[in-house]
Amino acid sequence: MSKEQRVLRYVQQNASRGDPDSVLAAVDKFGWETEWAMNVGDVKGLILDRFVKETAPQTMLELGTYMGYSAIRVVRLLPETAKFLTVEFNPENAAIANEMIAFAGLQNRIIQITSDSADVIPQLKKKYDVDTFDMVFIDHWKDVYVRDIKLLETNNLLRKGTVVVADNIINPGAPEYADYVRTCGKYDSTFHESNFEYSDDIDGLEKSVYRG
Ligand SMILES: Cn1cnc(CNC(=O)c2cc(-c3ccc(F)cc3)cc(O)c2O)c1
Ligand SMILES: [Mg+2]
Repeated sequence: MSKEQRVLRYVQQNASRGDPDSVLAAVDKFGWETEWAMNVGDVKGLILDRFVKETAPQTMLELGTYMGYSAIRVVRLLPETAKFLTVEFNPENAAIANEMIAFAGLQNRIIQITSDSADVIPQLKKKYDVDTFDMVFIDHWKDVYVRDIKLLETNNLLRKGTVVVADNIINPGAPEYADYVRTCGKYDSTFHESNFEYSDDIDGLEKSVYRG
């Protein structure tokens, strides 16, 4: 059984079906007490919550579903009318996420796409009926953060004020991305220091507002 399957089993045996907060609490408890996993987690998650509440996005994209933790974390704060798309490259992770999201009762609120983000981003307007995103959360492979934010720009998926949040700026690090958003002149970017998931190590989120 994979680690991700062990996390899903723990959630199914310890959380309440249809209760997103109990699902998040179970994943976090498992992450702290049993097995570390690369969810954004409860400490950085509180900062993400604040950004989501401040932005109140109607249309949002996540790159890097993993087990669905951050999708559940975000969508639990959005109105039923909001549109949330999440992209995961790894089909095993996507399958776990699908069950985790269903257990949380949010399967009708989240559109899961299992594909390489580089292939999906150019299709979002036509195939997924997207105009522009109000918010984006980037948490997939660190070495493609820059490729993908540039793809979002060139596919006209960002608008003046779009809030782009990126995980793991310190650990494992996304230095090329941090440098890009801070110096390219297209974003007002701020770093929010925090802790690495289920650890006392340092990490942080970058919040970059597109100038349009
Ligand atoms: C397979 N896969 C599905 N999603 C992804 C993209 N996410 C990451 O790679 C990722 C990695 C780490 C991390 C791992 C080992 C380590 F020693 C230090 C940091 C932390 C994170 O928060 C991440 O988001 C990969
Ligand atoms: Mg991460």
